[in-house]
Amino acid sequence: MNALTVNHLSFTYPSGTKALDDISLSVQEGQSVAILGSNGAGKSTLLDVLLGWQKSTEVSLYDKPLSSYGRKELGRTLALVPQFEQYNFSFSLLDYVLFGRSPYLSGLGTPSEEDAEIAYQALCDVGLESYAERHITTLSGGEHQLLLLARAIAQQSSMLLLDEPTSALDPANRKRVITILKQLHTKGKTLLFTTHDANLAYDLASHVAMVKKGRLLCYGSKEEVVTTAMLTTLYDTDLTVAQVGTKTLIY
Ligand SMILES: Nc1ncnc2c1ncn2[C@@H]1O[C@H](COP(=O)(O)OP(=O)(O)OP(=O)(O)O)[C@@H](O)[C@H]1O
Repeated sequence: MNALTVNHLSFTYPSGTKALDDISLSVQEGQSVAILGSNGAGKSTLLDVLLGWQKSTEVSLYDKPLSSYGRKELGRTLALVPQFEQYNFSFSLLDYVLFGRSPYLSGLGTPSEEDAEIAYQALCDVGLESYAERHITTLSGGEHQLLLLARAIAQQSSMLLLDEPTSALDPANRKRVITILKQLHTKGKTLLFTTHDANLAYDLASHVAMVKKGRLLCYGSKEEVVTTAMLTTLYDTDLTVAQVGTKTLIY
């Protein structure tokens, strides 16, 4: 089944910058797709459109127009892991992760014990459980990024959208997040993430979409599209795809 369909999508900011130019792609349920491109290529803008933050009629989720989704239904379908989020109030980490349960709350909107357990388990998954009662404003940049992932895990949506999911992380936490995302993918979750790191794209994705100056350069299985020639075109610099034992390395 199509989890996501983008059909001839273009987007221009009010300032006149054309950030997306005639993008078409479809993501099948259970795929892990990397949107790969250089700084300013349009990756974050594409995520914003997919979340409905920028208006578009050219996006469908599970064969239904994005614009026809209600708030809770969208929350159960899509979870976002931004690189950073501004806090207007201070909450404990556990309360913040509990916001991920909003699409499931009914009536008065009070989370159940089960919601609290799911949120706590998500904090355990990212290794922040000992900080559960700490205030979110006391976190480092990397811990902040892990917290946003925990909230998305608690949201239990069918699809995860992640903006540069390891950008603020040290090697150990980067490894932890890659393992978590691989496990979610193995369990059937559809993943779509942006990155400018070709090694991360190759490691985590089943499919790669290369975006250059707002246009889709190519889209296909990683084995098909991640080549020395395509990467060199994408980044306008010499890059090599090499096989080292069983590992594929890009440098
Ligand atoms: N709010 C905005 N108003 C006007 N132009 C914008 C806005 N946000 C982004 N842009 C421009 O749109 C283009 C795409 O930006 P976008 O943030 O989507 O790129 P990106 O691929 O996510 O880059 P990076 O890897 O550096 O985060 C860039 O030229 C950028 O300057």
